[in-house]
Amino acid sequence: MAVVFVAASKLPTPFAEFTMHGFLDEETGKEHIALTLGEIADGEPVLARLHSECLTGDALFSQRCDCGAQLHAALQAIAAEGRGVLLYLRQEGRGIGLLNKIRAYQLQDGGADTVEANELLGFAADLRDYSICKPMLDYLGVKSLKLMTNNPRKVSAMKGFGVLISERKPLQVGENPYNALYLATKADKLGHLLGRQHQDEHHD
Ligand SMILES: Nc1nc2c(ncn2[C@@H]2O[C@H](COP(=O)(O)OP(=O)(O)OP(=O)(O)O)[C@@H](O)[C@H]2O)c(=O)[nH]1
Ligand SMILES: [Zn+2]
Repeated sequence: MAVVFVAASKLPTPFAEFTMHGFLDEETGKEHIALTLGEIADGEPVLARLHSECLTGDALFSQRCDCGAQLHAALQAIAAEGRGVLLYLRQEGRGIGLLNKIRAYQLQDGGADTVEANELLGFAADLRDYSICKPMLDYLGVKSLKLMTNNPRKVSAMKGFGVLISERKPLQVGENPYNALYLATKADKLGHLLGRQHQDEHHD
C-alpha cells in the first residue's frame, strides 16, 4: 500500500495560479493534495508548508485556532516567492477526525485544554503521521525544504524520512482572544516554538 499520484490540474487562487496534484493513500483511502508553484524539482531548497486539515479554521473562519491564518499566510508567501509547495494533509483534528474534534471542543468549552480534551476522549495528544509526505515530495522531486512551521515535530519527522530541512521559518499569525489559551497550550505541552525570541533557524 502506498500514497500514489492520481491527477493534476491548474488551481487559480487570489494568491497565484497553483498546480494542484491529487494523491490517494491506498491504506487509509484518504485523499491528499499538493499545491505547487514554479520549478521545485531542481534540488534547491523549496519554501514549503505541511498543513494539516482543519475544516473549521481553513474553510469556516473559526477563531478557535490559527489554522486559517496560517494557510492564508503560507500561500501568500509561496506566491510572493514565485516558487514553493503546500501539502494539504487530510489529518483533521491532529488525526482524530472532525467529529472527535467537535467532541474535544465541547470538552474545551467545559474547561479542558486541547491536550486534556484529547486524552479525556482516549486519544494521544497528537496522532498525526507525517510519513505520507515523503512519497508526495518524492513524486514532486522536492529534496530540501524551507519549512514554514512552529512545530518542531514536523521538522524532526521530515529529517527522519531523509528530507532535508535547510531552514525553519516561523509562521506566527492569527492570534486572537479566542485562541490565546490554545496557542499557549501548544507551546507548553506540545513543544511549539511560539515565543517572540525565535528567529528563522538555519540548519546544516
Ligand atoms: N484534536 C484537536 N485538534 C485541533 C484542535 N485545534 C486545532 N486542531 C487541529 O490541529 C491541526 C493543526 O495543524 P497544523 O497547523 O498543520 O499544525 P501545527 O501542529 O499547529 O503546527 P504549525 O506548523 O506550527 O502550524 C489541524 O489538524 C487542526 O484540525 C483541538 O483543539 N483539538
Ligand atoms: Zn485549526
